[in-house]
Amino acid sequence: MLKGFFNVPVPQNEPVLNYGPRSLERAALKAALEQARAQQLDIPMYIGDKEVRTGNKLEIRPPHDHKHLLATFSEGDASHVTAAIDAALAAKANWENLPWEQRAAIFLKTADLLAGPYRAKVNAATMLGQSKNAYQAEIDSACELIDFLRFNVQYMTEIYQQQPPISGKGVWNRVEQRPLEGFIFALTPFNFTAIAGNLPTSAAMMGNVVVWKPAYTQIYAANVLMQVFKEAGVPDGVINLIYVDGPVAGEVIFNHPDFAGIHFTGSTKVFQNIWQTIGTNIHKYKTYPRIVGETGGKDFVLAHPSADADVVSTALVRGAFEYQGQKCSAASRAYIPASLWPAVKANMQRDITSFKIGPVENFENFINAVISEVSFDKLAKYIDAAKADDGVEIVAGGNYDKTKGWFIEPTVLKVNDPYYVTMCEELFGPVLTIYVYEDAQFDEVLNIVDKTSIYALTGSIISQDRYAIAEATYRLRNAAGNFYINDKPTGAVVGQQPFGGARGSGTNDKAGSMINLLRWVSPRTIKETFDPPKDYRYPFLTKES
Ligand SMILES: NC(=O)c1ccc[n+]([C@@H]2O[C@H](COP(=O)([O-])OP(=O)(O)OC[C@H]3O[C@@H](n4cnc5c(N)ncnc54)[C@H](O)[C@@H]3O)[C@@H](O)[C@H]2O)c1
Ligand SMILES: N[C@@H](CCC=O)C(=O)O
Repeated sequence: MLKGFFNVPVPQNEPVLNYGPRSLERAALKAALEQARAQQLDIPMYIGDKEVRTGNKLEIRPPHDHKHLLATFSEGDASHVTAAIDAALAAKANWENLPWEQRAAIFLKTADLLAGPYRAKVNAATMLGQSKNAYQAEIDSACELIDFLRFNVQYMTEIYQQQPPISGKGVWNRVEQRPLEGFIFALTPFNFTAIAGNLPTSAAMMGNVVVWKPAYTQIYAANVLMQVFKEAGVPDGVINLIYVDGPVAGEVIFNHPDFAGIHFTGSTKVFQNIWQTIGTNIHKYKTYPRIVGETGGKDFVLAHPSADADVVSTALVRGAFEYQGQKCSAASRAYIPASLWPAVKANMQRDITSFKIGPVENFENFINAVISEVSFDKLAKYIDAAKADDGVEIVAGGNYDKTKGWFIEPTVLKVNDPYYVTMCEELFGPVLTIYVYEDAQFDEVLNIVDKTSIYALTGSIISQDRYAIAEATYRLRNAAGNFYINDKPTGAVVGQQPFGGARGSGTNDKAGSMINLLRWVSPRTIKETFDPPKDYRYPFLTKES
């Protein structure tokens, strides 16, 4: 065993490559896209040391080109969930006894593999499988995931270094950070490859073993991540990747006595069901499971009359429509003062009509497809209802077409009622709803912003008036876990803006921070006494002579 107190390399944010014409990264990415499209993968589950294939093959098709078959994957059943739990538990003792610096090395290597030889491959997989353009894939599956890995390694060491400040005379107090007793279930969403990678690795980094179930619509890139984990040296059984219907997986996982925690990102409804099931089954577990979940949002932009109209419209078009509004942080409701509205509206219409919409393989397209037909149909329904409503004006977009892919035009609705359904509910697509208020109503609008939705994930105030900024920052203190001043509400960077929301948006355990990693350990306090007493009697019991 190595002996020493080790420092890890100081983490830096991974630079975002720009993929400009004739750049090396663009050529590599184009080649990776072509290669991926040319082959039809048969993607297995990864359980212990086995690649598991079943007779139940489901198809993966690019959302922007649903006639093209990209790959198939093997869907598993309850027996595969049990096998994954068994494999995880079998790997547990060796993994948790491995010195922490060896675990750190594996995940630092994972980051370097993603930054180098796997960068084009994982970005291409995210572009094709999830319909993200090159830039959105780069900031997600490359940079954010690399940052999660490198910064988490740093936070892990800081957690281990935290020790009780005082040891009394003749005593040494110390705290050990044990992995949780049992296995962790990582349940990941479709929209970010970085999140799919972070949820299993952050728990594994702290010495835990994991059963990982991604959204079916993210499996294409999840498969690349698993290859990287293996090449980086994550031992068999430490992270087991299964493709099983959510409720089927839940039935096995949440009834298992060794279930020790869930690391979830996804919708609020699913998380609340899971929490309820865990509560019902609480007597079945050996330990109280950790429940960590980052969920939905109804993220706002509030413009003050002092705001610059160009800043407002740019924050809105980027914040609402990048990745087709399918970021939990996407601006989906905005409050604009009447005096600014004509300029903001004109700017937005100019920008939105200039957007190019189409497949990710064409790098000129700013907007690509939404993730699935289910999502397409749901969004189309909200848009149709808005068109039929006298209280709603279609300011931009409003069209959709599923002939080649699940394409929805970026759509801006202006509503008379600040509590109109699309101001309150998470649609998770390129639909932004705007309420225009009288300039004098700013104070009242602060209350409306605060109480309109059940969520509290992200939000922005845009203003050049410092008193208004101070007032909004205070009054909206519980309305967003990530609050922005003069910026769009998306694009949090690991190591800079720890991410997560409260209220209906989750447990706010801040992905990419020490706060999150602390949920995956159970501290043990150790007190060692060097010269223990050998007589029970206190000195004061001694008889005076
Ligand atoms: N707050 C955040 O950090 C954050 C980040 C990304 C996405 N999100 C949220 O995620 C949602 C979009 O992702 P999604 O559509 O993949 O979410 P989802 O809730 O549909 O799915 C998330 C995961 O849960 C699984 N699942 C679904 N139903 C299940 C059930 N009944 N039992 C067990 N597992 C089940 C899915 O298969 C998937 O793996 C949005 O609501 C978005 O706001 C939040
Ligand atoms: N962390 C990302 C959002 C992740 C959710 O989808 C952002 O800040 O935009």
